Amino acid sequence: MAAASFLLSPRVTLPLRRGSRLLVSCSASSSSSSSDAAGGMGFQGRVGFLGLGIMGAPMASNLIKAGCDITVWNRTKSKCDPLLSLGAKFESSPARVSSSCDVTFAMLADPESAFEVACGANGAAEGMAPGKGYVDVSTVDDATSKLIGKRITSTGASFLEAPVSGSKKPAEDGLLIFLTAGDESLYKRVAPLLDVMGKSRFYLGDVGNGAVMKLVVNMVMGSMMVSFAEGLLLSEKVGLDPNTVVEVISQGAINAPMFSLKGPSMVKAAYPTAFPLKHQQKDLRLALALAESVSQPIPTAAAANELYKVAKSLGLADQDFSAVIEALKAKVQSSQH
Ligand SMILES: NC(=O)C1=CN([C@@H]2O[C@H](COP(=O)(O)OP(=O)(O)OC[C@H]3O[C@@H](n4cnc5c(N)ncnc54)[C@H](OP(=O)(O)O)[C@@H]3O)[C@@H](O)[C@H]2O)C=CC1
Ligand SMILES: O=CCCC(=O)O
Repeated sequence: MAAASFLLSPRVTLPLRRGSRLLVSCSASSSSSSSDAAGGMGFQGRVGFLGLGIMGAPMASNLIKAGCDITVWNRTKSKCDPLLSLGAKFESSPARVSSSCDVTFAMLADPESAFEVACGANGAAEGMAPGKGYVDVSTVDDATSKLIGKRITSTGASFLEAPVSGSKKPAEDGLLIFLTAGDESLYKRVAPLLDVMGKSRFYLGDVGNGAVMKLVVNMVMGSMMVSFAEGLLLSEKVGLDPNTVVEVISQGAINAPMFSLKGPSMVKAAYPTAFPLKHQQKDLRLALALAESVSQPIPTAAAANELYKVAKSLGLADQDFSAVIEALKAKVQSSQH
């Protein structure tokens, strides 16, 4: 493939795999999650939110606090209660949410649940119609996103994929990064809502480009975490204080917020869940399939994926993904016996 050509700001174009084009535009928002009232926010209409887990709940909460008219649904109904006490309305199925709202967001666990909630029985597609929009912010593969998009647009509604970079705290603080692709007019229409929930947004062109961007980012993150865990354990083995290793890393060229944030608790073998380990393993699995589809070797990510699988088998699926360090500890123990 020819080298990518970049046209600098405000829009960047470059060749994309499989002959399609990737259109990138980035806007940094000066958003705050709490300052804008609905009227000043620039979005008129009712907003649905499906999926109120670690990420969905604070995202929906920020929309309510910004003055939006929000209707929520979650498979486990009790998770709606905190949002209802903030003023959200409740509907009993995704279809009822989407039929009562102008734009519906979905933040689901994985490709299977994202598809089911959008396209299954009583799914959001059943309530869609021309003039409405569906914004899927879950992390899924491009094929699933395209299937969901096809079903939604078959009703005459518009579809935008918008997976997010950033975890529990950025979701609470309205500082997510949106990786959007799909219907550009829907992107523009929901931009004020994205700006309540996030600090920046990228528009990447065709449906699928947001999904694959997210998988590339999380592939890198998953491997970085494994490498960091190896460093912490090695430092301990050779008699160094791992807390000092965290401090040294934080001052150098390989500093990443993730290391400073998670390092101290990893040293104490504590893994309070921000990004569940099962989701990181899902993202590596999807990244591996993506790489295979274009014959791109990603051996480091493949090795990292194996460790996350071991961690899952140790019962750590719902812990933070930093608990992958426990899989390395288990390897040491098994090699000593
Ligand atoms: N946590 C993080 O740091 C980040 C996560 N992501 C991605 O965002 C998505 C959500 O993550 P997160 O909030 O952490 O995950 P959670 O596991 O906390 O929440 C998952 C949500 O999906 C719902 N769900 C799961 N299976 C089904 C199903 N079969 N049918 C209907 N609903 C279902 C859950 O409902 P119920 O409550 O009933 O279980 C819950 O609302 C994932 O794709 C993840 O990869 C992206 C960026 C950061
Ligand atoms: O998908 C999860 C991303 C977590 C993060 O960006 O910190």
